[in-house]
This record gives sequence, structure tokens and C-alpha cells, in this order.
Amino acid sequence: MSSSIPAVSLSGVTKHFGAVQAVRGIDLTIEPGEVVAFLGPNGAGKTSTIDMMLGLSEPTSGSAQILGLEPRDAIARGLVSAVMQTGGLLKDITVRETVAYTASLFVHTRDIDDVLAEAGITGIADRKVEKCSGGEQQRLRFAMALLSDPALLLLDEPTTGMDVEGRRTFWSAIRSDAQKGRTVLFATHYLEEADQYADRIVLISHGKVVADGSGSEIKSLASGRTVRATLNQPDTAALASLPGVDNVEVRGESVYVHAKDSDVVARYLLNETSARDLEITAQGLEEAFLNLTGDAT
Ligand SMILES: Nc1ncnc2c1ncn2[C@@H]1O[C@H](COP(=O)(O)OP(=O)(O)OP(=O)(O)O)[C@@H](O)[C@H]1O
Repeated sequence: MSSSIPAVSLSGVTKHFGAVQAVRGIDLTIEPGEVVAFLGPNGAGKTSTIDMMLGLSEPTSGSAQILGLEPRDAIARGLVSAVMQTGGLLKDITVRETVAYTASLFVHTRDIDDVLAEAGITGIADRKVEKCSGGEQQRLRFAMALLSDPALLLLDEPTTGMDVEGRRTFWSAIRSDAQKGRTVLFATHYLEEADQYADRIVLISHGKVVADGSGSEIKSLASGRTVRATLNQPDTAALASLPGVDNVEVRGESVYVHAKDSDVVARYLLNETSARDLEITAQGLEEAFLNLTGDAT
């Protein structure tokens, strides 16, 4: 896992389905040991890109390499595992039987009890799959994915439909595993999930990478604050002409001013007008995301 060969290398990758251009030219390098979130709204092209990394489909143009190999070769060598959203589980057998059955398909596998423990499902090992919650089933898929001790783990929206607690437990298992050096790429449209659990966020929209950086870098790309104040008949033109102001909106008795430098706006409102009840809020990743992609999820 400590070679200098990238874990993932995409070069000019496109994917068309008839007239639909799902992926429109993605260049991406992921180094070994990185935990990367693929963040984007529905239909952004995340699954199409992951499918190409898994060798489940071929790029229309460009190339995808996993650990210096064609994706199919990397899979065949057990270097890549995936945790998908649904499917692949038999309901009538237990958690342990599911892992044991999967292990029997590999020539070399890790110890079943070890992967159950790592995925945090030792306590439910004898439970039938159909009795497991959505979050427990995802941790079971994670345990199955760990059997080949892959260098790269790909997860496609693994926490869809889970409650907050399920998500937290799931990610704590993934994070503590990743600390041992595994490369992890996960697709999500939960902004806070990307911000909280990834070291790097690749923001994807309409089949392209629109931003790539840490959570704080992504936020600072669309930095700024909103100043809200109660003010009758605000002089919107004067507010708009303050340095760094990019939006002024009046809603009822409130004026909302979005600006790079909120101090300038606050000083003006307090000194030059009868504004009161000032509130200043930082832009979250949600707003940054909407600004950057111009999309609502
Ligand atoms: N097999 C297919 N045939 C036709 N169009 C497809 C196919 N697979 C995906 N698409 C289209 O390609 C685009 C990208 O889809 P993709 O599933 O990659 O996005 P996504 O970012 O994973 O979305 P989601 O978050 O909803 O899973 C969408 O417009 C989708 O409808």
C-alpha cells in the first residue's frame, strides 16, 4: 500500500449512454492512503465513474487505471473491493454464514472473526440477515469487502437510508480501518458526510470535477458570510455598493446581505442606519456546494 503508483488514475474519462453524457472528461489521481469523497447531486456521474473503476463498464474515451492496472486485473487480484447501496445479500442466512460463504469464494482471505470485529458486527454474527437493520447490512457488506484485504475500497453512497446513529457507527468502522493505510473512495450526496469523514472532497457535477480540495478549501472557494438585520426600507443600492458585497435581499422586515467581508457590512448597518438584531452566519458546505455547482440536490 505504500508504493508511489496512484491508487486511482483517471485520465480524460468520458462515459456516454446513447445521447446521455454521464461523464464528460474526468482527470483524477488518488494517492495510496487517501480517504476521498466523491460529492455530487443525483445524476452527477458518481456511480458511472465508480463502475468504470470497478471494471463493470468501459470508458467511452480516456483511461482508468487502478494501482497501475486495468480495473478488471486489479479486481481479479483482490486489490479492490466495493460496498454498493443494495443487493448481494441472502436473507435467510446469518451474518457469519454470509461472510464465511463469501470467504469460500476466495483463495486467500482474512480471518472471518477479524473482519466481523473490524466491521463492528461480532455481536450480531448469529443474526439472520433479514433481521439486520439497513446500517447493519451495510457493515456486513463492509466485512465482506474486507475479506481480500484490498488496497482500495470503493463505496457507492453506502449510508443511503440509514439513520444518524447507523451512519455514525458505519463511518467510525470505515475511518478506523482507513487509519491503517487503506485507500478509500466513497460517493455521497450528504455534504456533512463528505466534510466529516473524507480528507479530500472531489466535487462532481454534470459529469465533471468542479472542485477538489479539503472540506475547508471547498468551503473557502465560495467563502463569505450573510449578515441579516431588521431594518425598514433599507437602501439596497448603498448596501450593494459596499466593498465585497455580492447579494442583497429584502424579505419582510429583514435585509440579508451576502458579502466576503461581513465586518464592513455590519459596521455600515450599525453606524449609518437604524438596523437592529444583527446576525452573521458563515456559509456552510451546503451553500458552497450549491454556489459551485449551480444545482439543487
Ligand atoms: N445504464 C445507463 N443508461 C442510460 N443512462 C444512464 C445509465 N447509467 C446512468 N445513466 C445516466 O447517467 C447520468 C449519471 O448517472 P450516475 O448514476 O452516474 O450519477 P450519480 O452521480 O451516481 O447519481 P446518484 O447520486 O443518483 O446515484 C444520469 O443522467 C443517469 O440517468
